[in-house]
Amino acid sequence: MLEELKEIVYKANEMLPQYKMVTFTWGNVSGIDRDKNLVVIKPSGVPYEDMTVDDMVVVDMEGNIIEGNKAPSSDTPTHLELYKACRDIGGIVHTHSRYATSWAQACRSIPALGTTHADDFYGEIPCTRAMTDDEINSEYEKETGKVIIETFQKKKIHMEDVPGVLVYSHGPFAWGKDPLAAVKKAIILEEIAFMAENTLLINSQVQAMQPVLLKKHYFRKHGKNAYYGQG
Ligand SMILES: O=C(CO)[C@@H](O)[C@H](O)COP(=O)(O)O
Repeated sequence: MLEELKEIVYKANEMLPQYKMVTFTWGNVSGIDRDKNLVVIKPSGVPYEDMTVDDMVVVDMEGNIIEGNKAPSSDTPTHLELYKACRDIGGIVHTHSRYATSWAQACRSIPALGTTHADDFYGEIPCTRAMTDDEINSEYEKETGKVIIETFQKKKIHMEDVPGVLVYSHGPFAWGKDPLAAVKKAIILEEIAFMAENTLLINSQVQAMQPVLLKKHYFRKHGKNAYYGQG
């Protein structure tokens, strides 16, 4: 079972350079086995072209290495906090993709401006607050996860409905029911970031889309009454 998850996590990581979502070794994908309470994640700082499935690292929910002979991604503690916060999450992606990272650096949430956004994210994609010096100087990556969770709680957004976030001064995290679904959300988030930037360049006065249209598009693809596609 874990061997299968390692293959999936490896393939999901390899999709990042294929879709031009990462430069050098930036970014990471993980997946969780909820029965075993173990997470599979890519190793830290290993070029994607050199990485093999055997390089995947298995950690427990405290970040202890259970299997693997490489150090896990430096962002592992952030992934673990998100898995603990939302049981629906089965895969997580972090990138430094250009457009989403630009919004994160600008400290701007991405407003829902059209149906491309509404099909996958039910409302704005939030940007987190600046982290305190203490947070940065203690368990930085774990605190990053806590700040993400705080952002969703304060804004009363469900992580299931908005599967992505912009970490201020850092970059995007996205998630899904499994690692491949999470990669898809990360790619969509990057497209949305690109389109939103252009939209606001064309018309800086544009408002968020009508709530009724946001709802229509999101719920035709999500929830028990979803009807999009072949049923
Ligand atoms: O921002 C950072 C490191 O400063 C990370 O997000 C890297 O982009 C990916 O690191 P590894 O997953 O290879 O440790």
